[in-house]
Amino acid sequence: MDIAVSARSLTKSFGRREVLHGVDFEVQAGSVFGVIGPNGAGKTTTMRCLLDIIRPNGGEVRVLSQDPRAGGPDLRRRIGYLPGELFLEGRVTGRKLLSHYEAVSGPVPPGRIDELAERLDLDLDRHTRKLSKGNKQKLGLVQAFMHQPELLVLDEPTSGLDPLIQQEFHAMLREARHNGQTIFLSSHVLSEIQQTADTVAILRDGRIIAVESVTGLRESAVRHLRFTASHAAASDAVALLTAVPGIGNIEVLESNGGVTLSAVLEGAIQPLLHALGRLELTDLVLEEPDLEESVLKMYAMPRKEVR
Ligand SMILES: Nc1ncnc2c1ncn2[C@@H]1O[C@H](COP(=O)(O)OP(=O)(O)OP(=O)(O)O)[C@@H](O)[C@H]1O
Repeated sequence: MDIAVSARSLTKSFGRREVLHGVDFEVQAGSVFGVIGPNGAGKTTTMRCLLDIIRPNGGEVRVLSQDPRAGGPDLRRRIGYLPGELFLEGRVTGRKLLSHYEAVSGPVPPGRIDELAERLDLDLDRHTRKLSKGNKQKLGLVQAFMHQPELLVLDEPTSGLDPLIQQEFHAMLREARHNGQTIFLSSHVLSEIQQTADTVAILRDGRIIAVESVTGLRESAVRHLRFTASHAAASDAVALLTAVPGIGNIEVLESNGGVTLSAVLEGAIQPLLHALGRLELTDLVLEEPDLEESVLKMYAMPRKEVR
């Protein structure tokens, strides 16, 4: 499959302070690639390097097979960019501003702007200066999506949007992916990346510390479980469970004829099911994997422990 965006050994300093220390990643064309990381990790800086808004100090960046420094306006037209912070000054309406952007970003299919504005519940005839944070964000999204670019680069796209509009935005992402567009987005919120992305990259202190498919992350994530078995001694049930790879935090919640245990599982579920098959279960709860917990753990780990 083609690579739509890549960075190799990307470094960026502001003054004497290096904030990207050799960032590496590849984004498959037609996929949704989500970058998550704590404040100040370097997400916005990475995106700005991809768009040639700022120049890297070292490394190599490729966007739609071109060096963004050399791509110029032609490359820019193939990209839709939602910056983290939109500066909307002046006495223009949203509609007027978008027609100005259209001149820069290239042709927009007839009716497309109104359709997007309607979906996001945005009034295009208000002065941009008077728009609330969420409405400014909607205008930024219309601007990024309107010309149906090959690549969407979206910095914290749902920031300031209410839950209903977030859902509509997720639908827009799915449609874009379905149309073969590539999406590179950043978020603080894992659940959002979990819902929308194929691949997640975790950026911490100016380095990518893990790149995983969302499916892979789910498989290796922590799951909480609880079960009740009849006619079993607590010690036998605990011994069975202890032998399962990746099991921890075993707690006996009740032991009275039968036994109720809780535990966490970090790893494959098949060995667990195999062990539980030897008990007479009357209840079993295996919760959705907690990806947030796994990612927070990666943020906190010493660097060499992260895969
Ligand atoms: N123009 C600049 N001049 C100096 N330092 C900068 C500049 N832009 C970013 N930085 C610094 O670079 C580091 C990375 O910032 P960046 O905005 O890329 O992080 P981020 O991951 O997008 O954070 P957030 O989630 O808070 O938006 C931060 O320490 C920030 O202070």
